[in-house]
Amino acid sequence: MNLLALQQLKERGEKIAVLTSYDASFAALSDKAGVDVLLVGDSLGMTIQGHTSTLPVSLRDMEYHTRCVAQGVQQAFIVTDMPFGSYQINPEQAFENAALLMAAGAQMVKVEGGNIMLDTVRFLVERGIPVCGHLGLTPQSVHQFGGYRVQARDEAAARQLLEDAKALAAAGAGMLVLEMVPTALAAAVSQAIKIPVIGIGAGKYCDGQVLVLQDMLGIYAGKSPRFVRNFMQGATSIEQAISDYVAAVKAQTFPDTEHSFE
Ligand SMILES: Nc1nc(=O)c2c([nH]1)NC[C@@H]1CN(c3ccc(C(=O)N[C@@H](CCC(=O)O)C(=O)O)cc3)CN21
Ligand SMILES: CC(C)C(=O)C(=O)O
Ligand SMILES: [Mg+2]
Repeated sequence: MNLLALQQLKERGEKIAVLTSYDASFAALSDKAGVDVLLVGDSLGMTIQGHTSTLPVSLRDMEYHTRCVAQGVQQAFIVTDMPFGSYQINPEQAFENAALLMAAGAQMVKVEGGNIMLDTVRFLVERGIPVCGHLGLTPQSVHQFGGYRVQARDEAAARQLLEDAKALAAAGAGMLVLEMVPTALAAAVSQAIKIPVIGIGAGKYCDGQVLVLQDMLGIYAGKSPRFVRNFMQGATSIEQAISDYVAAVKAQTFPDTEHSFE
């Protein structure tokens, strides 16, 4: 899998299945089950490390888990989150740290934020590092938001998010994650830009879906968000649960309205 092939999936209307991955064993299993993109998410601060936010995750942690995942993968495209504090100062800081993640095996890095990230996205992409944007509920800003809550509910915020999405795409972002936003807004964003839009709690009209692995296996120690479906229910193995997830994303039977907002 590569960036060009992912953009072609969008053009053909085939949905993109994404799962988080943090180690070689699960990466190999997800890869075998047909997951298109593996996200080494900073959610590992919650699923692996047991924190209540993603803020304590370090660049070293992300490098380590990226190296683990890269060992297990044959087909899937590997995207790694840039952790809190590793890219917000300036484009130079972001490039230096993104380069370490790419050397560890990432094929694209993800940064949270709209307007404020445009110079950084341009700087990285011009220098050969593919960048994925992330808008809506950006968990590194949880303390700014006052909790993990649905974003862009009013019209002004929705308009701003649409503008941010267009600006990120124009700045060279190759993919965009939309987290916890109303279904209609996510649909409008997916239509407005050519790059694949991957939703989580963003309704069924995105170009693809992402879930946290531990959530969809029903083994997360904390409280999983409402937009999650437990794919172990009705499955007899982890590999089957993951291939059921891929099939449900491709068939657009996941997510349905109970996993979406508005
Ligand atoms: N295990 C896990 N799953 C995730 O989806 C996830 C992470 N970790 N870590 C990084 C972010 C944080 N995310 C979260 C975390 C919690 C809620 C949550 O508790 N949502 C509640 C509503 C809370 C509220 O309204 O304030 C829900 O029931 O969906 C949502 C998204 C999504 N990401
Ligand atoms: C939930 C996804 C989009 C993420 O950013 C993560 O796993 O850290
Ligand atoms: Mg993340």
